[in-house]
Amino acid sequence: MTSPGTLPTATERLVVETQQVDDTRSLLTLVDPQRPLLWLRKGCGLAGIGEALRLEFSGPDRMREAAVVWRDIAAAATVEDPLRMPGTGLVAFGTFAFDDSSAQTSVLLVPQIILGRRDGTSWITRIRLDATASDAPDPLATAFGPTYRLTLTPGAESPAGFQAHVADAVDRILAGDLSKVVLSRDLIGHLPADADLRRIVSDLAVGYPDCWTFAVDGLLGSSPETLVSVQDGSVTARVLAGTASRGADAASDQDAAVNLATSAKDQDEHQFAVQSVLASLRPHTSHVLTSEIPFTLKLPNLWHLATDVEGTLTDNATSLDLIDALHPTAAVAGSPTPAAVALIAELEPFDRGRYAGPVGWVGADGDGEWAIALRCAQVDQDGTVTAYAGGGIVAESVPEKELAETRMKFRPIVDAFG
Ligand SMILES: C=C(O[C@H]1C=CC=C(C(=O)O)[C@@H]1O)C(=O)O
Repeated sequence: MTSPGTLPTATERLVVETQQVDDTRSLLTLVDPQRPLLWLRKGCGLAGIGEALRLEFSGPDRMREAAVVWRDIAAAATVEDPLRMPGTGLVAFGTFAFDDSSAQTSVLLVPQIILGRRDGTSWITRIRLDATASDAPDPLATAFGPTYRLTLTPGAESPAGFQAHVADAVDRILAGDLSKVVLSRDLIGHLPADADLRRIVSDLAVGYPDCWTFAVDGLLGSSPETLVSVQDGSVTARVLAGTASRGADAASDQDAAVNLATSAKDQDEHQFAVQSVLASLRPHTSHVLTSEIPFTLKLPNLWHLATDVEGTLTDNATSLDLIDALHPTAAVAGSPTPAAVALIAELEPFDRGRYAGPVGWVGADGDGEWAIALRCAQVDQDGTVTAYAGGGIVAESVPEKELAETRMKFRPIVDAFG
């Protein structure tokens, strides 16, 4: 159900102006320290300041409703955008809950100001409701606040509880109820008042430059997995499933990658995820290509099995329509999807919130970039931090190894807060 939020009326249409600028300031230093709004990869991306519009969604139709509402908002907006690049003009940042019945809201946020940088071009976009007299003031860079350290400790799911649930899941897979399920656990902590969250985002962006580093409505993280990116009729995705730890030296690191690439268990886990993405994209795309065999993706904390997917849009689906079609992939739910989602609800003793949901941005033409919210934490207004990490469970999964895998996956967030 869509909450009324501030839907534009005939007299409240968004007025959007983009201008190229010569701005070399760090995008990070410009955003709100307590509520940063950011989307970054390899030094490029979008920083949002202020809030022109906040749209909230929940329930099973949260993404479908967002897609419909966004079409209307974009159609009603007056946009001056001489650059016409991905991320220029009207943009909303978004984060969506994993589960249909999550208590966590899903949101699209349109900032008052967006600073963007891509392929050597920088711009500023100013957005206002046309009933509003003046633009928001130009953003000022501010120094980061004092340093702080936060220890994250087990939340609703203890390490022992997680291992027991992995064993339960293996039993259910062996009984033939399903083929794969992704189970996760949580860590929690409490931030000091006025903690500057840009410190966390900065650590993530510096430590994981090849990942999508994001901060949207308190959800902070650095995800290696592209759920979908849509640009001028081209659709791309990066599917990840199958994980190994990095070796301590060059030789053992290479062995770890080779073992991952040749592990039947990881290849199985991976194929479920690839097939789920292909099945969801098929009705909207043609000429879909994937790498012939999965490749090993090296991250600072681990190796993943990865498959890149490319296709051509055959309908007028927006990136919001596509996240609706794709979510939840077998990289974060399992296979078959309904049985996996039901088993997650049965075994995980917490609401995933926006963990493993889509996070990213959409433009006025519906193009956009969306990651799966992994390696992330939700920071609530009261300073409560909840981090999540999980792994794909198949028939051959071993509880101790799955627990170790979650430790590796927590590392970016645990290090950034610690
Ligand atoms: C569910 C997570 O990772 C997914 C993405 C990549 C590899 C995964 C795996 O090997 O299990 C998971 O499918 C997580 O990071 O919490």
